Amino acid sequence: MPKPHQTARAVALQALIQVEQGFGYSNIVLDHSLEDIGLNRRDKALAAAIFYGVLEKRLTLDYYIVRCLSSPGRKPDPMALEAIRCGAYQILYMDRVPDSAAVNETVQAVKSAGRAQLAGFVNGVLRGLVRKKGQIELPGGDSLKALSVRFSVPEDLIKLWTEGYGRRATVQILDSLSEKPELFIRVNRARCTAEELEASLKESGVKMCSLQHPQYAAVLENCGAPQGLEQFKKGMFHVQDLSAQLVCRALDPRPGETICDCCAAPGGKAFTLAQEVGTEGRIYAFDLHEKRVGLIKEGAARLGLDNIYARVGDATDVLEGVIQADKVLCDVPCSGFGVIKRKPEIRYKNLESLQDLPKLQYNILQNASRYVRPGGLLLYSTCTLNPAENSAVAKRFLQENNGFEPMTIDIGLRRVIEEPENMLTMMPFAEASDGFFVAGFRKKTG
Ligand SMILES: C[S@@+](CC[C@H](N)C(=O)[O-])C[C@H]1O[C@@H](n2cnc3c(N)ncnc32)[C@H](O)[C@@H]1O
Repeated sequence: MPKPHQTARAVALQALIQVEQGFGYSNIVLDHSLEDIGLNRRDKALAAAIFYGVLEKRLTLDYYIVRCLSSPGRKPDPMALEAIRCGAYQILYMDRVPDSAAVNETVQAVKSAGRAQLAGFVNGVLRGLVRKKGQIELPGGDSLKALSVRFSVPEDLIKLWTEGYGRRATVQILDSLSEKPELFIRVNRARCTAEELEASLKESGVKMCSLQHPQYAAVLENCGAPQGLEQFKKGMFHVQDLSAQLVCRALDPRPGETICDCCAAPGGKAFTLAQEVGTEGRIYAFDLHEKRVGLIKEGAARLGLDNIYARVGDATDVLEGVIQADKVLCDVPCSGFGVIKRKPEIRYKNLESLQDLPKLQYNILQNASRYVRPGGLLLYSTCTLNPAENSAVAKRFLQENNGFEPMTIDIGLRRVIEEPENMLTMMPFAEASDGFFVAGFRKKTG
């Protein structure tokens, strides 16, 4: 059923409330909120800009907002606070939106959410911000507090990065978070050449720029949602970040190989690996959740990859059907601090809630290691920047499994932090795109 007509601000506000309430990742919540909504392209773009802007700048906005409250110690109603953040983002960061429109339209959005009783309060705070904005200065210097307010990243996370990667790299990570992420794709060479895809996309008004490295990687420009493109529907490419494509390179997939991808959904890496091993090879792609295994099957069918065997399986337990694989990939569930550019709300995760992850990650790695044939490779990867989930898990694996030796990771990237040769942290500020970590191990033959 079509949803009732709403304004861009009302859509952004409601989507933000849903993210606050834990309904799902920002990109999924926003996509869903914009479906069948009757907004034109410009209003959809405005809703997305406010939505992502507020998520990215939440702590900075709150610093301004607190200075405009008559009782700064009293936390506003959650809906009022979220609405004020939306209005404040427009007032402080969107030059093309007049302040009056930012205030009035935000107040209307609160009313259309059925919370008219909050309208006066929201109006008063935003008008106060319009008056005071030139007088409020963000804290300078590089104390934890100052960095946290300026970059809108919780102090705990900045501390974790500083202890793990040093001060310089931390500031570089913080700086990179506000960059607009590029849309990377991987050409499905089973369906077309890069030149054919480029020409076809050009006819649809989309520019494709192929990368030198890795092969078949490219960036799309002026494309909107790629899933709507005819070339996507025909399986000529899949969307995959550059760093994720480099993780696949680290596994050095060869034609005819058998690879076990034990945490595989939604399937991006399995698709790339399947294209590399070709029709003589096979990919066993497991995931814990049936619905997510469905995503792998759907993607493989669209791309015409019938060498992918997608199954439900718990990577801490028996993985049915796999005997001895040439290579095993453990792309484990993680805190996701490497993909904050794409999912800005990840930065606000409570670190305590992540404490059990290294144990799960280690269990997956340890269990999956028994599916590697002698001489075969085991690759551990995460999309996070957290030494406890990365280097600590990889070091423990080598200490406790003397049947494996370190395998050097060399995928043509400059190393930006000091680490053992079998580990590589891809930093979002260096040549890579998202922050990823990989560690390689070879099963001894003797
Ligand atoms: C980082 S994602 C994998 C991304 C995937 N490799 C790709 O490139 O598209 C981690 C996946 O692990 C799955 N997962 C979590 N616990 C698992 C377990 N015990 N066994 C297998 N899969 C698990 C999650 O459902 C999630 O889909």
